[in-house]
Amino acid sequence: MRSMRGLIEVEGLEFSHGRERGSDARGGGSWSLRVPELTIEDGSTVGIVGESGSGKSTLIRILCGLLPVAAGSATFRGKEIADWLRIGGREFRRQNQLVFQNPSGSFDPRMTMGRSVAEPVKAIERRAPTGAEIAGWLSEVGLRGEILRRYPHELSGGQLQRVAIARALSLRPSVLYADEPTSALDVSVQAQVLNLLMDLRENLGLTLVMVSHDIVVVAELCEYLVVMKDGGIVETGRTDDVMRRPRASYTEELIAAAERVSLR
Ligand SMILES: Nc1ncnc2c1ncn2[C@@H]1O[C@H](COP(=O)(O)OP(=O)(O)OP(=O)(O)O)[C@@H](O)[C@H]1O
Repeated sequence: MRSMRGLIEVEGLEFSHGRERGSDARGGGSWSLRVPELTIEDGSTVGIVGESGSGKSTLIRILCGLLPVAAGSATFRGKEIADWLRIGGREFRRQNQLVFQNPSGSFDPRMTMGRSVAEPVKAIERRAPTGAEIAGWLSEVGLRGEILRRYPHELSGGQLQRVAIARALSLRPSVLYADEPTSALDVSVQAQVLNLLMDLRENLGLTLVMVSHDIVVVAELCEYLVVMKDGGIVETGRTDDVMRRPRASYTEELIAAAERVSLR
């Protein structure tokens, strides 16, 4: 995954979830992430996999600028993310968009879908998008314009996740981070949403970074894999190499566990 022109480059990155949340539901005590080196190339598809609590979400939140870099370096287009956020924060946010696991939590229940979809362009580009623009974004994700007048509770989980994707892509980002984008959806619509993401990625030339606990799913979709455990990276590489010749025994365990589930 090394190249001379990584879109995103991480070196000696450290971050801790401190004790600020005390004895909360996530277990209190401190937890740290350490990433000695990681490069994500422009236009690539990268799957970040590992068991629950391995640090996948924490890593992508740092790369999106939602959590600070405590030590080391994390750059986007050659510039430290912290510097982007100081000067050029809006442009950084435009270029780096995130879709979350649970689509129903991503929308204000009192806002129509039309208002929700218009929000990022209003906030980042400081203009109101036209109705035709909004309808165009929805049609990219396979939804009809009539959905604009509806409220979140009137849509299915799959439809809501499509709207969340349309909203993220309305800013024409360079990178789309998808954090377990289908795990809250019915099995019947999971494949549709994953296929949609891959089609959009190809059509729009996006860099797609997808987090999942299921190595087999991301291996099917992504060219590169990053395997995480206990706040560290145990293995990275081209998907074919990692799946055929895993170097870490933990990766072998993840593959075996995912295969067991898919055989059921
Ligand atoms: N805001 C927080 N405050 C304190 N600890 C946190 C916070 N967010 C996450 N953690 C802890 O950090 C560790 C890594 O969590 P993270 O969500 O990054 O893992 P993950 O691999 O994405 O897991 P999951 O698949 O369950 O989301 C876990 O031990 C978690 O409990």
